[in-house]
Amino acid sequence: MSNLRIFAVNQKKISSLHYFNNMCSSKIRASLKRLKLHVLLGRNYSSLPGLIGNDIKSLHSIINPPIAKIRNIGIMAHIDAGKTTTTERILYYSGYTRSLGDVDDGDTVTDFMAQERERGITIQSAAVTFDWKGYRINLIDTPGHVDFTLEVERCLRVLDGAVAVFDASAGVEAQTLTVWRQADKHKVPRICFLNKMDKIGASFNYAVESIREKLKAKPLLLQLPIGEGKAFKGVVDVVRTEKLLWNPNSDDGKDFERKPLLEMSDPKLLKETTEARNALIEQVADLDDEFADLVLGEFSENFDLLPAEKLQTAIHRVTLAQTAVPVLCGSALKNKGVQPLLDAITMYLPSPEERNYEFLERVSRLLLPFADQHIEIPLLTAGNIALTVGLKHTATGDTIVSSRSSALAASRRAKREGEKKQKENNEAERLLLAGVEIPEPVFFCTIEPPSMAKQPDLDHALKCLQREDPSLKVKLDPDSGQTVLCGMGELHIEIIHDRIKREYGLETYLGPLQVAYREAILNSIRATDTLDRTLGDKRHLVTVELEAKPVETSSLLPVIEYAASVAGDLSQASREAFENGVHSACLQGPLLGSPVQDVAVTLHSLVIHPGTSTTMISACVSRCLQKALKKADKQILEPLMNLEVTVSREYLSPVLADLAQRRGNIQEIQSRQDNKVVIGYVPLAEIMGYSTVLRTLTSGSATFALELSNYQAMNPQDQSTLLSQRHGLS
Ligand SMILES: Nc1nc2c(ncn2[C@@H]2O[C@H](COP(=O)(O)OP(=O)(O)OP(=O)(O)O)[C@@H](O)[C@H]2O)c(=O)[nH]1
Repeated sequence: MSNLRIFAVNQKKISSLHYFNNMCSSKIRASLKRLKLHVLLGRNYSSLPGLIGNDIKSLHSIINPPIAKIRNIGIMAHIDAGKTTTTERILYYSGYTRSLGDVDDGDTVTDFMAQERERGITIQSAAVTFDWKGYRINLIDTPGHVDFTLEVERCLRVLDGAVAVFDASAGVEAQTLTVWRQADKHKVPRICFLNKMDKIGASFNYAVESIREKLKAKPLLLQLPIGEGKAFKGVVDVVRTEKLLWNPNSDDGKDFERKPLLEMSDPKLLKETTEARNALIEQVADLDDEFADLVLGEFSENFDLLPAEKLQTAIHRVTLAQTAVPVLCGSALKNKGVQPLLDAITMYLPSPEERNYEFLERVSRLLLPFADQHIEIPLLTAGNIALTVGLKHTATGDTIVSSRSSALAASRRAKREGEKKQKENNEAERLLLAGVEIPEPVFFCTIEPPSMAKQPDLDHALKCLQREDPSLKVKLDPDSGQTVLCGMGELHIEIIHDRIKREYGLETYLGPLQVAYREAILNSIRATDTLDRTLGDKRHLVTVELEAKPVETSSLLPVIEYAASVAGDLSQASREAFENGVHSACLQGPLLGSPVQDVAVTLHSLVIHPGTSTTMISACVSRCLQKALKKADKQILEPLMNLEVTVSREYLSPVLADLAQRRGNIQEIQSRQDNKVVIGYVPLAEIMGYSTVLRTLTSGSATFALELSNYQAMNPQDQSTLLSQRHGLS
């Protein structure tokens, strides 16, 4: 059972299956009716609830496809670009489901959490496995909402390729930029699918331009649309100079024909396509030397003679090298363009062996995922994605290896690789599947169980949820003793609250949602403190002298320095005790009890009486530093959000007027088709509940995206208003 790359341990997802069976059995049954798995459940495999043997073909063939025929891909995009709809079509055409799921009807396969179906959004990534023309595709549908960015990132790091879905009427939107950057970080080759070509205002050229300008990517136009908006009928395959037209009378899009473009019947389209093909060939030749040699040699006189397969192979190499991205288009909702997208996934995105992961891992129980269903399997070959259960000490972001020695060997190998490619420092990180970057939460609120007796159950639920979702932080308010939830946004906290109720059967109460402020000091302050305590017959005596000063790090981690006079004399244990004390003092600033950012602490003297425990040293340091922070001039820092609002022209003025009242700072107003896109900054505190306000202001026609930009100092007036509110003075 070696040679396994594990995607993520997602026990809740598996247990949510039981929840669904109990709570929404009718919905699930409807979904299962559509689920036609190409598997045969042998005696050793646990069976899928609701699936009957006759529905099921050979399991063996799906467990062990050749590695070159495997594609591990993710689908990523801005919220509402159509990932889930595209995924549903993919599952349908591949034969995985028997009818078309619809996000608007709440019966999709991959959005299987109750909250996903109710809200029509993706929250957790769902994995499904299916076959397409002899290829095994493991596909992950990831969330588009910015509150669930971490979920996207934890997927990207194990994927070999990704399909970025765009709304062709909007082009690149805020969240697309975020996930694109994450995919860059994890070096994931991509293809772009311009969806919603049927929508009024859809523009292929506009969307392609925005990919070029905003993502700074080189689009390779492998298709051209035939018609746009209501007139959208199909696509031209630029590589093969063929047109693909979907039968307007077919209600599921299975029926389409592929025909060569001919001078007689399609002179205009043929001319456009030939020009696009020549441009494509030149573009690929610029990026790939092998292809350039071929083109300049044999085919320099006439690109028309260049076989499509040669061009496809070169596009595959360029995609893998991430020097350009293939672009396709279609309309998932209107069932057009999805089959060629599947062809492109198998043709241009890499197999796991091309991605050079070299890790062997060992686990005891393996499950093959089919969204919220799973089958236990005896083994899996390299490059596949599977689930495992029962790992008690792992959390999202961990890399699992079979033994300590294999981990050490892998790390040595990664180091050697890193040294070989000195310029590519990130190489070692890539090989080690470096942990996901966990964003800092910006919101918090208290959470209470229905009774004190239920506190342990709540603690357990939060512990499990945190292992799955490290962007959720839980802490204890030292003053009130209440449990505090810290999350990425209003929706994030709402969903956690809902999951505690549904999955753990606990009705909890949330306090008001509050912004996570930070504090900073403005000048240097020196302080000294002595702690003298006798516990039992043991005397603990310590005196510390330290200095706190402002630095610009934009980090909550304090910079710790040692004056030359003490540096040599400190034992390792005393050093650690000092650092623990500093860290603990910085967690709670003197103004609001918020963490302190941008601070450096220098130790000037530490006199320790023999027998004093390290805990007492830390306590003394912490108290001394808190004294210094209290004496310093201070300010509150507030989270500043990047805001992008897309609004039709007629509602622009009220939106701008409203943003001005919210201390918004508008940077730019762009035109996007008939809409205006307002780009700027706004303090998070002013934008709580904004979706409701925006809906009212624009009759529901506007959309917006928010992302943390940085923490900035509040102006003195806003700061004193906030302090009065917090201290109950207003
Ligand atoms: N006109 C048109 N609408 C589409 C198309 N594809 C999806 N939609 C609609 O766009 C909305 C969002 O679709 P989803 O598939 O849920 O989008 P998503 O990207 O998965 O959204 P999240 O999971 O919330 O990130 C739904 O109302 C769909 O019916 C399309 O090709 N054309």
